[in-house]
Amino acid sequence: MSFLTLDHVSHHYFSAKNYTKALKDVSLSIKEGEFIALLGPSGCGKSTLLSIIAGIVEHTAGQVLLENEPIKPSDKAMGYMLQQDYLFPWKTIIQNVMIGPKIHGTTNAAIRQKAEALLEKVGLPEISESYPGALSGGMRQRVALVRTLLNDPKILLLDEPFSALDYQTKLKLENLVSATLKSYNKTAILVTHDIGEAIAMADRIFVMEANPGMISKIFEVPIELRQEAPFSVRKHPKYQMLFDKVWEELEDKEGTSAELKVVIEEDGTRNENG
Ligand SMILES: Nc1ncnc2c1ncn2[C@@H]1O[C@H](COP(=O)(O)OP(=O)(O)OP(=O)(O)O)[C@@H](O)[C@H]1O
Repeated sequence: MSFLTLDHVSHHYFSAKNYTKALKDVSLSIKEGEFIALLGPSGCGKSTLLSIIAGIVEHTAGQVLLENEPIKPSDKAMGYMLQQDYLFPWKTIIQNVMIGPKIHGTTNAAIRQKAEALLEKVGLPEISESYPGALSGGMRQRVALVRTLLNDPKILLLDEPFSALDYQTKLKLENLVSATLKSYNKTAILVTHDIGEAIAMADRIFVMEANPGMISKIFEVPIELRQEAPFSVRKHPKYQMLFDKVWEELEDKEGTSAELKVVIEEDGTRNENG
């Protein structure tokens, strides 16, 4: 059964004199607990798609359904993990991770206990009273993961969360995030430019093309790879085969990344580039 459904979703950005066709006719269906990776050339609409799913950008056509209901930002069903952790430097780690419950007025001893348990689960016991400035980049991203999970989102939207980290830390975090999300059967959508990361973490990979943004191909990651931790996936013989296929598809779509803008001339006529 589909958990998240996008049905012919399109999106145009409008400004005074032009509009950009960011997404055209995107249809997809994601099951609960699935991990999806979005890959594609710059400007193909990956972030726009994520923002539409989050309900913070309203699509211009089509339908977005979560458990068969139209998605609303007020559902608070989505959790974000971004390239930057956005921890408040003047707040302690526990204050940072409990920011969501605090805003919603639901802080209590049980939530605090859950926060402490989550910090321990991601390998950060006994740092509750530290400040973000004392933590490494990888530790800060683990705190950001705990802050997101504490709100118990239905879907995690991961927008290049490892791209600012050094390579070794990134590999370790991929393992940790993958194991943590699997243990809670969380549905996740990862935007990345890294084919290896997409194969190592995802169940399915959606490759997008630009101009306008569409899904060009869906790759299913073989079950043998999905059973492994991301670090081990990279050593599997089937990894390289899939890497080559995804690479070929991306190479094929690379030329689509120029922006497609429609300019409205003063006399009202439309001019399309691309
Ligand atoms: N707020 C906006 N106003 C106008 N155009 C926008 C806006 N945000 C994005 N766009 C345009 O929409 C298209 C899709 O952008 P988007 O950021 O979603 O792509 P992306 O695949 O996430 O790119 P990247 O990989 O470079 O982050 C691009 O042509 C971009 O210039």
